Amino acid sequence: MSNPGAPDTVTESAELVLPLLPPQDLAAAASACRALRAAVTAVTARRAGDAARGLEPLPIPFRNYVDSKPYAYFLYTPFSLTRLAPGASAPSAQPWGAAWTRPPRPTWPRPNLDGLPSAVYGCACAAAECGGTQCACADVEADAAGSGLEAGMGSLTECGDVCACAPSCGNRRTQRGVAVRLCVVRHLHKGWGLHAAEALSCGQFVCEYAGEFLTTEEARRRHKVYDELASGGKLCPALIVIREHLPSGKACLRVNIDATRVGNVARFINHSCDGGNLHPVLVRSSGLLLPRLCFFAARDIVEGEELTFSYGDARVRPKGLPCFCGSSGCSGVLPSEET
Ligand SMILES: C[S@@+](CC[C@H](N)C(=O)[O-])C[C@H]1O[C@@H](n2cnc3c(N)ncnc32)[C@H](O)[C@@H]1O
Repeated sequence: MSNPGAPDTVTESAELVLPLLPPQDLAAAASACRALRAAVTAVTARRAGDAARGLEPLPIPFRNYVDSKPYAYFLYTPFSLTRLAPGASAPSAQPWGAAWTRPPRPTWPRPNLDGLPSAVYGCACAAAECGGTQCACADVEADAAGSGLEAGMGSLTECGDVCACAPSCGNRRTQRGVAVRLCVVRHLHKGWGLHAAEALSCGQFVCEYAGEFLTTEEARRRHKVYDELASGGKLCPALIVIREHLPSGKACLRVNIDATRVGNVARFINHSCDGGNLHPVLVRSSGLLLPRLCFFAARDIVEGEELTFSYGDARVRPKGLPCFCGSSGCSGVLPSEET
């Protein structure tokens, strides 16, 4: 007996469930019946259309002219996540590719500010004056991200959650998400890479490197696991270690951000031995203990150009991966971190 309502029920249920599935499960669902295959094709196309799944101000599409991979699968967070509450586990799924529109704001929790010493104050200036000489959040010693574009890590101070000013304040230029047009392009030897989809001016904010903030112990543990998987070609790790140095040269702060499983589009930025065209800047904001790693254009960048930075000095390890940055000074080996 025919059931005229059945196909719609399948399609409606598929719309709810399929966006939660990772690619392998999505492929399995596609082989179940024709209605599901059509629904999977639609979810795949929507995923390929926006790596940021609507969580950034502009969509960031995948472009692949090299093989048949339509997109890279990971969980998206527009800003870094600190350790979850005891007993809580990291999210294992996030809807991606649904036809229904998502809520306009990110649903991830902001980093937890509990336990901050009460002496950590923000500013109380009128929004228009933020960042000026009277603003408690302005750090006259720090590099201005647009002008301090010498090699190495810059620093910048912004207003934060404990300030009186509104999110639209002029001293929060890295806190409004990815507002420039970008796309994620597949390369023959480097996997995916982040590209400018419009011309960018020197000093323009591009994106934050968002992921999970890790303890050094956890970063070392994951590094070992990722090295094994990466040397077998099974994973492109995106765990970054940032060290801030005292004038003496001694490292004084180590920040570990892992964007491998949960991250934002910065996880697609490839290495270039010539330093690349992005300037990494550590951004501190009032009320946040950990600095955020943000990228600014280190020079004018033309539409279509790949965005790169230097992962560090090439310290060759037995399992060092080959570098395909193509720069004239390429060392031939991807820098790898001895953690
Ligand atoms: C942070 S991810 C960058 C995005 C990555 N290409 C992807 O497909 O997800 C770092 C990984 O990208 C690859 N990669 C980055 N820069 C590269 C380069 N210059 N040459 C070869 N592979 C590179 C390596 O596999 C590295 O472990």
